[in-house]
Amino acid sequence: MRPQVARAQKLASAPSRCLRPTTAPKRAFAHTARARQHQQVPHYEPPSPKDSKGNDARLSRFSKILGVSIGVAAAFGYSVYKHKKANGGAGGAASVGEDGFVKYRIAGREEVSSTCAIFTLRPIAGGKGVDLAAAEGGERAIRSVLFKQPQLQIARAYTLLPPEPGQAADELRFLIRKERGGEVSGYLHRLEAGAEVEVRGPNAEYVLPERVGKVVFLAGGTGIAPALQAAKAVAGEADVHVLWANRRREDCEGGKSDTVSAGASWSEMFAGWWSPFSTPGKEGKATDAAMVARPKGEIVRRLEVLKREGAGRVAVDYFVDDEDAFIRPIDATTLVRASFSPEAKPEGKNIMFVSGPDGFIKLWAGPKDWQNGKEVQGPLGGVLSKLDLRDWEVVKL
Ligand SMILES: Cc1cc2nc3c(=O)[nH]c(=O)nc-3n(C[C@H](O)[C@H](O)[C@H](O)COP(=O)(O)OP(=O)(O)OC[C@H]3O[C@@H](n4cnc5c(N)ncnc54)[C@H](O)[C@@H]3O)c2cc1C
Repeated sequence: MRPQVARAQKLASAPSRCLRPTTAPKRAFAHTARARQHQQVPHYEPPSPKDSKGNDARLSRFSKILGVSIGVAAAFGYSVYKHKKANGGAGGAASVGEDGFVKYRIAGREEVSSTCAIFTLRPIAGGKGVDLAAAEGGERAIRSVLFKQPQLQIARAYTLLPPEPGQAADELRFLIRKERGGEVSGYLHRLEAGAEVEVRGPNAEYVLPERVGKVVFLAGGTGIAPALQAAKAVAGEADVHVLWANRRREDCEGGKSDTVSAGASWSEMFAGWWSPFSTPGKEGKATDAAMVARPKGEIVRRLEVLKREGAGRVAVDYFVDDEDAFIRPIDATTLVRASFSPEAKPEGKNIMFVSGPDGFIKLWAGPKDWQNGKEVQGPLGGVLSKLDLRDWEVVKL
């Protein structure tokens, strides 16, 4: 999911067509008005002609225009009334723009690391939020929404974090990384609590099938957000194994791996995998004990809640480049074939998700494709295409 320029341009170009501001006509109008002011042409009113019935033609034309104007105003008033009603009253009408973007307020911002924060959004007072149930697949869908950058009129997708216990139904939460030089992520990180933002959606990135056997998530950075959604959706009904790679420990503070020791690098566990985040040659791996002693980061805490909800069927392993524990040479087939819970449904679908920055996805599963202005999965490439994944479906998010 990480922004590469090609992706950024494509994402920007699609929505920008419908979001382009209407500055040009205003400028044209200003020009004409100014020109008129400087015109010193005397104004001449001809005598008013009569129609065939002897009426003042200008008057009858005026009454026709008046009638049409009243009709148009009434129709407009009715459509505004209908729009307001559909959006839950006066506040609702103001919350949804013509381009379908809905106004929210940043109700909270929780720093997860020096580059990542969890944003909590609430619809503006009296307004209605986006209809989450409208996404195809409902609760089984991995959902994202578009955030608008109003000055540049561009939009970017961000994945919803699954709701926490006690979270209001119309509240939305996101894990957003501030990309260096990133237009939309930079804009969002500059906003203060209480500021207005506009979002549109939801979009279903993937709908989990009814019967899921096992799920393996290769998540890089903020690619953990769809993993959280998927793990929540199938908690207790399928085996879920999340492999989460980060550049720095600060993004997954306090996270202790379930199956990979912090002291062991990936290379000791597997052969054939490599992380695009890798910074080879760095020394100084933290020990498991030291890891547990550290306070837990917010995403780590949420993963642990999911592990409890998953009743022993959710496992998480953490990989930090700076600790030389990056994903590199491994035997992926071991992970794919191994079953860590006896309840795994043999008849259920086995899915391997690869989610994260574009480079991460490309490396593991090959790049996504663009067809008719839409991003599609594209053929399986990268490391996974060389492995025997048997009947596993690979999904790029
Ligand atoms: C379905 C989906 C879900 C996503 N979910 C999340 C999520 O939950 N959380 C999250 O943080 N992200 C998520 N993303 C990524 C997100 O949509 C954005 O791509 C990301 O935030 C970067 O957008 P930006 O506008 O900030 O950066 P952009 O302005 O697009 O820039 C991206 C990068 O390219 C560089 N760049 C830009 N222009 C140039 C140039 N001319 N030359 C060289 N370099 C350049 C910038 O410096 C920056 O590092 C998701 C993406 C998708 C497709």
